[in-house]
Formats: sequence, C-alpha cells, structure tokens
Amino acid sequence: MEYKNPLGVDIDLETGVIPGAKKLVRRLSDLKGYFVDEKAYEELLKENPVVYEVYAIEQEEKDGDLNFATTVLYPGKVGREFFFTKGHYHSKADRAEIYYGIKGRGGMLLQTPEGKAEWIEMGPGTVVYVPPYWAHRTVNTGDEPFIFLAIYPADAGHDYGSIAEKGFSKLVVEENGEVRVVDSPKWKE
Ligand SMILES: O=P(O)(O)OC[C@H]1O[C@](O)(CO)[C@@H](O)[C@@H]1O
Ligand SMILES: [Fe+2]
Repeated sequence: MEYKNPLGVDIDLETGVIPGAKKLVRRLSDLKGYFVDEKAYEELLKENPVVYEVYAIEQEEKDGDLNFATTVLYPGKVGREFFFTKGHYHSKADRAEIYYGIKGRGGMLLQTPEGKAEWIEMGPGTVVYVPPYWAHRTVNTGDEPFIFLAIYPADAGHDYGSIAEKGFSKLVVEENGEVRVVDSPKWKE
C-alpha cells in the first residue's frame, strides 16, 4: 500500500492565500453572459476587473479523496447585481460540499435542477452544507473582499453548463441600499 503524505497549511486569514496552492483568476471577461444587465456589463468590461481568485489544493480525481480551496470574491456590482462566482453543479451530481466563511460578508445561492432556490447569508465563521445535487454560487454583498474556504470531494468535478446558459432562478441585487433576492428574468423552466 502506498500512502499519501498528510499536509498542514496556514491560510492567510487577511488575504485568503493558501501557500503552495494553484491560483486561478477570474476577470469580468470570463463571466460573459452571466449578468442580466448587458449594458452595465459592457461598460465595466472596459476596466475588466478581477471578480474573484481561487487558491486550490487539489488531488487526483479519485473517489474518497478531498480538495480544498479558498476564494477571494471582490466587492462590486454589474448594474444592480452583486459580483458572484460562476456557480456550478458537480459533474458527479451527488457529491456534497462544505463552505466556511473567513472574512467579509456575502452569501450563497443554491438551487435544485428544478429551480428551487435558497439564499444563505455568510460571514466569518459561517459553515454552509451544500447537499448533493444543488448548484451553488457565492455572492459578495459587502464592500470588502468576501473570503471563504470550500472543501469538496476530489472526484466531484464542475458542471458549469446549465448555469452558464440560464443562470440561477434568483438574482441577488441592491435595491434602495438593501440586499434583495429577486426572481431572475432569464430563468425559464
Ligand atoms: O467554480 P466556481 O463556480 O467558479 O466557484 C469557485 C469556488 O467553487 C469551487 O469550485 C468549489 O465549489 C472552488 O474551487 C472555489 O471555491
Ligand atoms: Fe462545488
């Protein structure tokens, strides 16, 4: 039997950086078609800001193993919609996931394939359990970076397809200075 080596790393709780992790950067241009207000999207695209960064420690895609990653989701809006991560189902759809809030404020939008949505607010110390089969997207509703840790099965995979096409059934928007979860005009059953 070949055993893998255990690993301990310290997440920088101010910046979200995991030493030795693989870094992924998603700019606004990587989120084409994701925001409802296309005019506001094109306008902000001139600056093409970084929307989020992911620091991931990933294993081979094998049953039983675990990956973990921090995400630094920057504050901002496209029109009325707060900055968010792309959001995905798992390719192996029955794989669950755990999120843990580290810094800043935001929340998670979850959705079943039929379009039943849930919104869970997150701050430092919040644990969110993502059950099997639910798509999940995080949203920064604050004015500082929203940083969190995700722990997920190594063989879960990412299925971005249907979210990229029609999004979530709900949008998280600012209305009169307040955070509101409203129906998405893009959603069709
Ligand atoms: O994969 P997305 O939807 O862009 O969101 C990024 C975050 O979600 C994860 O894919 C885990 O669900 C992490 O890699 C990262 O924390
Ligand atoms: Fe996931």
